[in-house]
Amino acid sequence: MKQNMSIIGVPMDLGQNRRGVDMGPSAIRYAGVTERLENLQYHISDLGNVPVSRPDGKNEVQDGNLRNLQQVAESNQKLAELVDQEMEKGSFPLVLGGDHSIAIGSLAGVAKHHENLGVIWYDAHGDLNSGDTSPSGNIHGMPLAVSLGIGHEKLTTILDYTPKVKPENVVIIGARSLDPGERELIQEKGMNVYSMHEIDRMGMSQVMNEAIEYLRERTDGVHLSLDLDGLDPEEAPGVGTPVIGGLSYRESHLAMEMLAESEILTSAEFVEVNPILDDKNKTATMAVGLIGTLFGEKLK
Ligand SMILES: NC(=[NH2+])NCCC[C@H](N)C(=O)O
Ligand SMILES: [Mn+2]
Ligand SMILES: [Mn+2]
Repeated sequence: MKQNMSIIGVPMDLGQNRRGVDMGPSAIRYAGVTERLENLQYHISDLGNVPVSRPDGKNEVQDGNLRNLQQVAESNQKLAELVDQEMEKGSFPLVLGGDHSIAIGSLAGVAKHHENLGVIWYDAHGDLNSGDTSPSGNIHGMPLAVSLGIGHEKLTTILDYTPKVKPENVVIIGARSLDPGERELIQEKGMNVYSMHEIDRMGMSQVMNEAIEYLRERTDGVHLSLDLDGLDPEEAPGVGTPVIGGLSYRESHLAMEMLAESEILTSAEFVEVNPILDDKNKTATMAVGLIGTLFGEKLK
């Protein structure tokens, strides 16, 4: 029997300053995500998009250094409810962004179903800021902290429980741009970070082996949150906060193959695709390639 999968788009661009990332879900759909997955072991329902309000033109930093807090909180609430509902039905949620602030809602919905949820945060950034530490006031730099219970109440209490995730259950892969407050938090909580340094030294294969075995032993489900800016901007230019020296498509592809083989994933999201900044939908196409591999496409 085929497993059910629910595709949920979140056209969110209020968690940061560059317009266009709201078109990410369309770009990924245009690149053929559904067709790709239907050829595999899934029965796909595309649920369309979660409503996101339009920027009010002010885009100001309110409520303690948080841009568009109200709108970001509202959409994440709706996303969390939908993810929760789909998981309740036994369907695998695949969330398409949109900026990374949507991980707040994805994780709120998913973690309700796992006492000990593991998270793989595949990203150039830690997204571990709060209003107090953020250099930008952009909520897309905060979702992982929010999920650990750190940040504005309107975000940490979505679906009425907090925290969603334990710091020791998180593995960050690909980090190369961390703000001072984020580094402090990583130290304080002793979080698992495979920065580009470790990836260069150990190779992606060993990094993924370690990460998978670590999470398999201690968690009861794993969410993959993949920010396309984890990849190198030479290869994946369609992102709002590019950082040079990133992961290659090959390394990322290998990571997806190893995750597919491990069968530890219980939910996933692909975020930060900005077609306005992209080169002929290359980044969305890359996302679809990674998604295909993650869900079982094989060479032989
Ligand atoms: N999901 C992302 N692309 N996050 C980028 C965050 C950049 C920076 N650390 C900030 O807090 O503003
Ligand atoms: Mn990032
Ligand atoms: Mn991110």
